[in-house]
Amino acid sequence: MAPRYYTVSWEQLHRDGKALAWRLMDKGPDGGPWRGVVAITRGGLIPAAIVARELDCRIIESISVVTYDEEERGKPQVVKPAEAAGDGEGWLVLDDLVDTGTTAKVVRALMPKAHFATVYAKPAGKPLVDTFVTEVSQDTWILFPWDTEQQFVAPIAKTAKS
Ligand SMILES: O=P(O)(O)OC[C@H]1O[C@H](OP(=O)(O)OP(=O)(O)O)[C@H](O)[C@@H]1O
Ligand SMILES: O=c1[nH]c(=O)c2nc[nH]c2[nH]1
Ligand SMILES: [Mg+2]
Repeated sequence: MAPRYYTVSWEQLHRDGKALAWRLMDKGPDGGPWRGVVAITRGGLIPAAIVARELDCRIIESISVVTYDEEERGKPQVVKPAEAAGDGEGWLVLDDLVDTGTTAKVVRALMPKAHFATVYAKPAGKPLVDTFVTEVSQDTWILFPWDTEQQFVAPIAKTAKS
């Protein structure tokens, strides 16, 4: 289990997703619009929706790579390719985050000409990403709003005695 958590709310994800869209504004093929967006499911689906809305892009393809079972990393498996995107030329590939870069490597091998963007990045995966918004340390586990819910937390005075 990762030693620390970085909790992301829906509002923060929306804000960070829009910040990513700003960074991608002029990076389309020849400075023009993207041919389409490829969302890496499942984590990339909501960032893809936010960015596609901001960049006025209606073409959304998906690729499904299964790498983790909760916090356990396994061998990455492409269970659905992004056929419409070909080698990725002119396409924007989006994921929620890059961690070890395992998923990014698999996707880049399939779509070497695509622009690869994530909202969050950890140091080990950062070199595989063309554009991202926020970096967190390698030992941080990012907690997304779809994986969490609000619940009672005991007062500090009752939990901080050591
Ligand atoms: O850089 P890596 O070490 O490969 O980790 C990053 C990937 O791991 C998570 O996906 P996950 O495999 O948990 O699937 P999910 O998006 O369906 O939850 C995350 O959404 C990224 O796609
Ligand atoms: O929800 C997640 N948070 C993370 O930090 C992470 N790293 C790989 N896969 C991940 N999934
Ligand atoms: Mg994922």
